[in-house]
Amino acid sequence: MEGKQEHIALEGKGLTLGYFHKKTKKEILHGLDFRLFRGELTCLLGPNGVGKSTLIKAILGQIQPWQGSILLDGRPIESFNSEELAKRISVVLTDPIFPGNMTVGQLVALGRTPHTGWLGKLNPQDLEIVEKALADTKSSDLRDERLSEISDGQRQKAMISRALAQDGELMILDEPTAHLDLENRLEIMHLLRDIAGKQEKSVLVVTHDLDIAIETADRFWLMGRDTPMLAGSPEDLVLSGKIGQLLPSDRFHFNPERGKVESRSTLVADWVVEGDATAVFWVKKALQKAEISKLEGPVFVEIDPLSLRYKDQRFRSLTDFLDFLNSENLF
Ligand SMILES: Nc1ncnc2c1ncn2[C@@H]1O[C@H](COP(=O)(O)OP(=O)(O)OP(=O)(O)O)[C@@H](O)[C@H]1O
Repeated sequence: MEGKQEHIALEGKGLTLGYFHKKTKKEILHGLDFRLFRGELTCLLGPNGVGKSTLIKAILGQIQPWQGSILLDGRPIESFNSEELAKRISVVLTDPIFPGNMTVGQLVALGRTPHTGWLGKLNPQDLEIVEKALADTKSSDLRDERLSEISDGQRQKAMISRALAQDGELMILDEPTAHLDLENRLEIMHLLRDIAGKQEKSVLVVTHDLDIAIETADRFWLMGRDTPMLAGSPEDLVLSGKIGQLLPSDRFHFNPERGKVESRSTLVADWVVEGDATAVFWVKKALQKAEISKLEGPVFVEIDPLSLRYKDQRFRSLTDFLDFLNSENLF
């Protein structure tokens, strides 16, 4: 594990963070330690209001730690000037403010500013980087569209392209996929993972998308209320049961076999479902959701095409089956 030390891009030691609110101190995070490694996609997860954005603000120097320190490449982050930080850290925050009449292409080109200066012209290499950043998020066709005339998801992809064009060795993204559809969420997270791995960058993403984070992240940081932040690979955190920290209530739990969050059913089921394993799972789910606790015999299920057999009757869909049970008034 000694080699890991050289791969630390950003480190937090004993951080206490908070705000001054109506002349009183409001402490949000206490004694927090973290290490962000090069070549990895790290996802920061935790319940609303736990302090994820507060940590991001501290890393970006927008709030000062009350205690502790943040080190970038082993140096206190406050010893870097703003130009140096702009070259090193690319950021996508939740509420970007840019003039609506700016085009997507102009916004992404702004990502090159730390490398060219405010008046600097983009050279052919910069233009190539801008084009690649647009292409990577599949936004090339939006190049000439105005920011005020595109959808929230398209604007979000434009912001991500801008961060890609900035090409910082550290990328920090606060809920970058919040407005994106399922395919774009997966595409963007896989893209960030590729960038981290292939370009040896450190990518930190704040997200509530547990499924996609499990698919893509090398490391999780789990923030819980009143518990120290946990770090580890998603798989280790699942196997140790620590992932459950994200779901402190009794109503939901993380099913390690299926890799998904599920409702915890209190139903005492008195039924037997037999057949194809996937189909059995979905039949049981439908029976649970419909709160059917008792059946008068086994259900046999086949898949492709779907066919359910119950009490000498055949059904071609779960909807038909549940309608039948309803009509029998068995529950
Ligand atoms: N400027 C501020 N002044 C005072 N309190 C603040 C300020 N910004 C955030 N807070 C408080 O700090 C706590 C943590 O907020 P933060 O935005 O860091 O949470 P979060 O984990 O990012 O939540 P979410 O998942 O909802 O985005 C909350 O209780 C919030 O009310």
